[in-house]
This record gives sequence, structure tokens and C-alpha cells, in this order.
Amino acid sequence: MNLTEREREIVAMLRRDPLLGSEALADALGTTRAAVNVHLSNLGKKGVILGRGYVLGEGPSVVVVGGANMDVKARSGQPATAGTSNPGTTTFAPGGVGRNVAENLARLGTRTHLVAAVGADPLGDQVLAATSDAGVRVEHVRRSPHATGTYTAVLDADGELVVAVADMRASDALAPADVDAARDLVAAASLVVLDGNLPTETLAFALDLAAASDVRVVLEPVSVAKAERLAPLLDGTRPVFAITPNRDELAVLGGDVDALHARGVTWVWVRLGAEGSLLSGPTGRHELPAARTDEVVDVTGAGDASLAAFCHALLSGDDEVGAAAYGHAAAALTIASTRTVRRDLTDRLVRRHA
Ligand SMILES: Nc1ncnc2c1ncn2[C@@H]1O[C@H](COP(=O)(O)OP(=O)(O)O)[C@@H](O)[C@H]1O
Ligand SMILES: O=c1[nH]cc([C@@H]2O[C@H](COP(=O)(O)O)[C@@H](O)[C@H]2O)c(=O)[nH]1
Repeated sequence: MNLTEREREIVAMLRRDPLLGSEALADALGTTRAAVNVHLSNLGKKGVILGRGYVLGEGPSVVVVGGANMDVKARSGQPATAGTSNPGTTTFAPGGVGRNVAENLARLGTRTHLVAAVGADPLGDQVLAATSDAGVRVEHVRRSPHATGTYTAVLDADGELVVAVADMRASDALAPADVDAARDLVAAASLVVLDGNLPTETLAFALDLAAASDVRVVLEPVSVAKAERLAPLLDGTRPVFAITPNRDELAVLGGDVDALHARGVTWVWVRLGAEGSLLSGPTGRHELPAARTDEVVDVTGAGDASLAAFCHALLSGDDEVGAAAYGHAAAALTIASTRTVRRDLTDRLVRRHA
């Protein structure tokens, strides 16, 4: 669903207080009742408001198309030494960028559909069950003839990544037809999130499908190697609402923030690890510090949590800068946990931490 900024503000206010009348809405927004009535009528036509009393429909939805894995994370007990065996602890958790974003979104309370692939094997059963239990709609997660993807990471004693290997043949084989099967969901979505795990032709198909329905797209490059799949698609002909590279991925995608704006990207959100991030868009450049963290336990999934939280906050009516700050709070909470996605993540927890 494509809502104007004003409509999103009204929906966010009605979500907080469904009994608000048009006069109270007009006062709060600094506009006239007549203008509010036009917005309410349009929201009715778009199916967001159901009948009298401004009862909200199921709310905005997000379709995430991307990777799904089982993460294997080995953390060294002492500063890691290369070329030898390091005593430490290993944890398993469902992962994959697209899947992580979907799980975070669902836990925050946004209706979320995942388009992905797992193997017909026990790891696939676990990943699928955990994702569904978290509240993600998984009807479009298909079973692949390939094994469920794995991401095997070695973390240093301080929780920072030393090296990782991603084995993701099931996601590599996600085809345009898999996205096409979810075309009605894409057309009705408020946002589509795509990750760089997808093959280039599938990314192109999904971008074009979203553009045809005027649905905003957020792109997460995933890694330097996978950002290369995305680079040729950013040619200025396909609108991209936001992209979330780190410094190294930005270099592969075009060098700098302005180059990406020139190639059709409205918001460029550059991730800077412990230094926070830089958000660049129509309101200028905003440097955002990382939110406070008591302890870095495991950085895995921080970027995915912040992207999901950004989308959730936008759909709740926050502006982009506020949504990014909310994203940082979700990242800080994720870093303090061994899970790739925190099981106790809620909107309330993030708002308290923001
Ligand atoms: N060591 C850290 N200390 C505090 N915050 C961090 C740290 N690492 C990451 N973050 C937070 O998580 C966000 C995303 O992490 P980052 O490592 O930059 O991206 P990615 O996980 O996509 O590689 C950062 O913008 C920051 O808010
Ligand atoms: O090529 C890939 N590498 C890593 C991931 C996933 O990325 C997550 C960790 O990413 P980060 O810490 O950068 O947020 C893990 O869940 C892992 O499964 C992925 O989808 N594709």
C-alpha cells in the first residue's frame, strides 16, 4: 500500500488512539478538518480504514525476499589465534539476512511475509518452524532441492567477527518465478525488502514488480561479494527508496553517497559499526551515533535488526531520521545477545532503549 506522508501520520495517530475525531487530528497536525476529512476518505478508499469510527484494517505489511540460513557461531574464549584450534563456545540460531529482517519485523508487530528457500532437511524444518513461530508468514518459503543454507562465523573474544563462510545454494537458486508467486502480496505491501543473497535476475524482477505497484523498496547489500550483484541494477531507471551498505559495500556500489542518489536511491544509510551510521537523503546528511550498549556479546544480526526496526518505525509514522535512531536502539539490543534475532524483541523494548 502506498500512503502519503500525511496519511501515514494519521494512521500512526489512529493506531495510538482509534477514537480520535477529525477535529483532534486536525489540531494535532496543524491543519483543517476539511483537509483531514479528505485524507480519511482516501485512507478508506485504500482499505486502510474500515468504515465508520476509523477502525484500522490489518495495518501495513512488508514483503521480504531474501536469504534464510542456520547460523553457526563460534566465539573464541581468548583473543583468537589464526591457524590453530581456539577453545570457545558455539551457538546455533536461525539466520539469513532476509529471514532475520522478517523475524525482527514480525516481533516488532509489523505484518510480514517472507519469500525464501530452505532445504528439505532437518535444518530447514528448524529454520522454518522458528520463523513461523516468531509470527512471520511463511507460505512463500519454499523447499529447495539444495541443502538449507549455513553461515559459519568465528567471533573473537570481544564478540566481533573474525571471519565467516556463507554456503547458500538454496537462496542462490531463488528464481523470478518464486517472487512472481507472491505478486499479489507485493502489490498490496507498504514496503518490500530485498537482500543481496538473491541472483541478479531475481532482484531485477522483484524491483520491477514493486515499481509497477508503486511500492517502496529497501535494499540490503549483505556483503561486499554480494553487493556486486546489486551494482548493475542501480542504473537510475529503477527507483529505490533506501539502501543500507557498510563502507566497503558502498565502495562496490558506486563509491559514495552522491553517486547512489544520482542512480535513483532516495535514502542511503551507511552503516559504520560501533561509530553508528550516516543517513543521507532529501533532508540532508544526518550523522547518527550508535545507541548505548552495556556489553558486546555477538555483533551478528545488528545490521538486520536496525534495518527491520527502521522499516517498522517508518510504517508507524516516524520520519526517516527518527526511524534510523530507533534502528540503532534495536541494533544495540541485538549486540547484547547471542541470538541473531532477540526472542524478546518488542516495540516497547526498543522504544525504552531509544
Ligand atoms: N561494536 C558495536 N558497538 C555498538 N554498536 C554497534 C557495534 N557494531 C554495530 N553496532 C550498531 O549496529 C549497527 C549496524 O552494525 P554494522 O556492523 O555497522 O552493520 P552490519 O551488521 O550490517 O555489518 C550500527 O550502525 C550500530 O548502530
Ligand atoms: O552471504 C551472506 N552472509 C551472511 C548472511 C547472514 O547475515 C547474518 C549476519 O549478518 P550481520 O551480522 O552482518 O548483520 C547472518 O544471519 C547470516 O546468516 C547472509 O544472509 N548471506
